[in-house]
Amino acid sequence: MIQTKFEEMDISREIQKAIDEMGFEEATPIQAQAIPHIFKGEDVIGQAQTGTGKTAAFGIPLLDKIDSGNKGVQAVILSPTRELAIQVAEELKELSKYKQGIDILPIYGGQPIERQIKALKKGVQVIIGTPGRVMDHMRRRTLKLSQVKMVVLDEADEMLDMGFREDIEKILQDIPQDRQTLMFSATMPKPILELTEKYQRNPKFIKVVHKELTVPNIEQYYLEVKEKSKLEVLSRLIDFYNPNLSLIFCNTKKRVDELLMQLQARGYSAEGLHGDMSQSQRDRVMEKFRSGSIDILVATDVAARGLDVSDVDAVFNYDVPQNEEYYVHRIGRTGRAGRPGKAFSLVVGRDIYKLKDIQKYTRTKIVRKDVPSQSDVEETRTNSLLEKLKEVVDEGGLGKYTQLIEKLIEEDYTSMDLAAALLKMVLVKEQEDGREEGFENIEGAPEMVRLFINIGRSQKIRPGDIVGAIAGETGMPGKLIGTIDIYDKFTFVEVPKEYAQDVLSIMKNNQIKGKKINIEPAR
Ligand SMILES: Nc1ncnc2c1ncn2[C@@H]1O[C@H](COP(=O)(O)OP(=O)(O)OP(=O)(O)O)[C@@H](O)[C@H]1O
Ligand SMILES: [Mg+2]
Repeated sequence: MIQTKFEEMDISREIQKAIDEMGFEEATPIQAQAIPHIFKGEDVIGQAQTGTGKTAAFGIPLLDKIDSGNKGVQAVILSPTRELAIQVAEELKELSKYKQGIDILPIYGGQPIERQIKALKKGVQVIIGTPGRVMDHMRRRTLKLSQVKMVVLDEADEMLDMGFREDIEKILQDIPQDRQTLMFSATMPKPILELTEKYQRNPKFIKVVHKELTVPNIEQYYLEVKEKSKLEVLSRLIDFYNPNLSLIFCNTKKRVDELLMQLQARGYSAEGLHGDMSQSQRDRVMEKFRSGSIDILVATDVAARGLDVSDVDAVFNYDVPQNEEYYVHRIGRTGRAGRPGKAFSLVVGRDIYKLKDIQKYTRTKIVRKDVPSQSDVEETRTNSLLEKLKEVVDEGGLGKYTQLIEKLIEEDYTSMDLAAALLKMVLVKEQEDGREEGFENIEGAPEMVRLFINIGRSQKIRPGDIVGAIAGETGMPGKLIGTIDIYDKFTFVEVPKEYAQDVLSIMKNNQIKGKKINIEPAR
């Protein structure tokens, strides 16, 4: 592919300097193709894969077209979510940092409107807003659109999907006709074209053509699971692949809250993000995620579009998304700007058909994957511990500890044995801290408990085996209390709390018969 330099475009020195500082060496294909048209004043529909720099594709020429001598609003960028509005504003501020006199303001719901009104009064040329809040300012006449010469609909298709159509049309109608209208997204479904016809003039449809709609550097996998083993499978995947940052998508707010609690209970450093949270909570969570002070963000589709956090190297679809576009955008939170990434979708029963539709739509193959076994997970844990150990040695500053070791060497221990013993202590502790087995409460069934235990397939306990309580001293089978379910090396059974300890010890010792409990093999 021909690489295009930013220097070959009509970009001002000030913005070029910022581009260099941001480390953008060459323009991405969408930037190379869209920027010249935007400079010429043409309307553009830009479709390019996730994470390929669409923001700068409209941002660079937009900023260079602002008249810094005029303090009126000259450009309006509409964004489907608050987080995205903030992010785009940040990127534009970065790009314009050497250009004097350009003021950029995000305006979104959830933030005190007075603060925004004050900032608008001082004069800003570029606003990035969610449609609802922009409408609100229009109604209050705190936002004047009479000098606007550029409008950008970022994630245009999503804003229509969210039911912002009326708002968007109203905003577009209120902006002077003599303007440039730009629409960007990784997906451009049909309904967008209507909007285009109505509000754009001879738009250039720039589609960075690729065989597939998703980014090729994202490895895409699916795992067939049972609903009740999802949490376990997810934990295993996280432990095994050990991503820097992960984003986990659920289909509803309630699912986000539930999963978040379960992950936190298992010791993961996770936070949630969805539309029922207050804006300050949302801001705090995003801040923690961006800075890496939490590893996992569990979110609804509110986080699916546009968000750019560079260290996200895995995306999990805890639930398969309802539509194909969402799949594209969700997994697009990883593998950005050419980085590698992995995407995993947990598929239950008929979800597999949805997955087939997604593959057809994106023209990609999602590869089936087995759940990593417990020993795989242990191996990666051990490896990462050894890596950590080397780091600690390289960092130095061990004087205090070497003195302790020296004392022991005087007592005739070898340093090799001492190191091995320490490692054993740490590893065994890690395993004990691990999530191999235990009890879990079952929502809506307070008297029951879910037992999960790590016994291999080689064991005598098999799926469908019946767990029964033996009646009294007779040894006669009594009531049925549970059925064994096996997922990979994990065995699950839901039993009344009173029997839990006994069932656990029978299963652990691989006994088929016990005092009060028996486990009958499946026939
Ligand atoms: N020319 C470039 N060279 C290197 N990195 C770039 C370049 N342009 C943009 N980037 C970086 O690539 C990342 C993704 O850019 P951006 O968020 O604009 O993607 P996008 O195409 O809008 O994706 P999405 O569809 O998910 O919204 C950002 O971190 C951005 O700073
Ligand atoms: Mg974007």
